[in-house]
Amino acid sequence: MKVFTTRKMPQAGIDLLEAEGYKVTQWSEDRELTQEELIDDCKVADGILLSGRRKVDTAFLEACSHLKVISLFSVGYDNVDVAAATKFKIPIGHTPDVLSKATADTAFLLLLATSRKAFYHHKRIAKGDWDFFSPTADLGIDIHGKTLGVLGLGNIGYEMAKLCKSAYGMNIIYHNRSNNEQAEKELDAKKVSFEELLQQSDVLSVHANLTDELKGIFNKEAFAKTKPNAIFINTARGGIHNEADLREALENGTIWGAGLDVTNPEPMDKNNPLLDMPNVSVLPHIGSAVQETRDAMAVLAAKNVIAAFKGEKLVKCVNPEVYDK
Ligand SMILES: NC(=O)c1ccc[n+]([C@@H]2O[C@H](COP(=O)([O-])OP(=O)(O)OC[C@H]3O[C@@H](n4cnc5c(N)ncnc54)[C@H](O)[C@@H]3O)[C@@H](O)[C@H]2O)c1
Ligand SMILES: O=C(O)[C@H](O)CO
Repeated sequence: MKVFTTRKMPQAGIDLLEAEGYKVTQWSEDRELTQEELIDDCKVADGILLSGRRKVDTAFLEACSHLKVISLFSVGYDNVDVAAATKFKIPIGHTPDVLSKATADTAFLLLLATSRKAFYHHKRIAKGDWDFFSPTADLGIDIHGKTLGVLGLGNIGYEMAKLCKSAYGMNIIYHNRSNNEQAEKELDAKKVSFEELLQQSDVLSVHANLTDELKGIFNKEAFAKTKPNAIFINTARGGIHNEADLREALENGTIWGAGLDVTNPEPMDKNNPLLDMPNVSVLPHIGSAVQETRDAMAVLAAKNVIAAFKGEKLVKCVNPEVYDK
């Protein structure tokens, strides 16, 4: 069996595949492959480990309908046409749970960094702009005891809420498709409408998966309803906020700050005006980027491939309906 990986993967996952006797070929260039290159390389593989934003759409599936598995090196699957993959009877694997804590840490990091303008101060020092100590200049916002509003209280949203509750005594409100009973019981989290989330949150943190329904939901209209001192954090997908509207809201003071690990498009242009705003912190989509987590993701992604090759159900499957008779 042959496995193709679309980026260089952590060795822990490769070792597992090779121990099964599979031949692994990794994309060796230090850039993301194009859609055409993806199709070419997948034509000669039996299964793939897919990392990044290349699309699994009908064109790809038609060209590579022989694949036994598409194993994503991510929990998010918004680049995949899941219904089409099911029609082609190809199971899609992904990597939930193992990255929840690391990604929530990134959201929390962005929250603290933004509330204290940490990235801005770092840049000031690098420019030689450090005038001892000012009692009034460049003050941040205290987040202790404030209200965290989570859009999408799933695995990562829960970990973020837990951090904010335990470390900062924050009140938790959330907007989700379904009730999160664990969060309600353990963190005293309260489910609210999207409107109430906007109006009541001091910190808005996005942890929902990107769907058509949520595309650009944080727009001009939404930011007009937020508290002027609110901080917006997005570690989910850049498509969930409208960047121009976010920038305008920050300039007009209808929102105070923003911390982004995801942007639209990615990568963000180096001349993007958001990068010059003191109350904005941007990271290059590094939510899960710690060695231990990336190893665990690689192992889970490899286990999904192994299960498919052995004719078993994937360990973590996006489209379990593929197994329906
Ligand atoms: N920045 C990063 O590197 C990074 C890392 C991991 C995950 N992510 C993103 O985070 C997302 C969440 O991951 P997770 O593991 O917590 O997933 P999850 O499925 O456990 O949680 C997502 C939650 O969003 C909710 N949701 C979906 N649509 C909604 C809607 N319209 N309204 C309200 N709630 C809605 C779901 O009900 C679910 O509870 C992923 O899909 C991915 O896009 C980013
Ligand atoms: O969804 C995820 O796991 C990350 O965003 C990487 O794509």
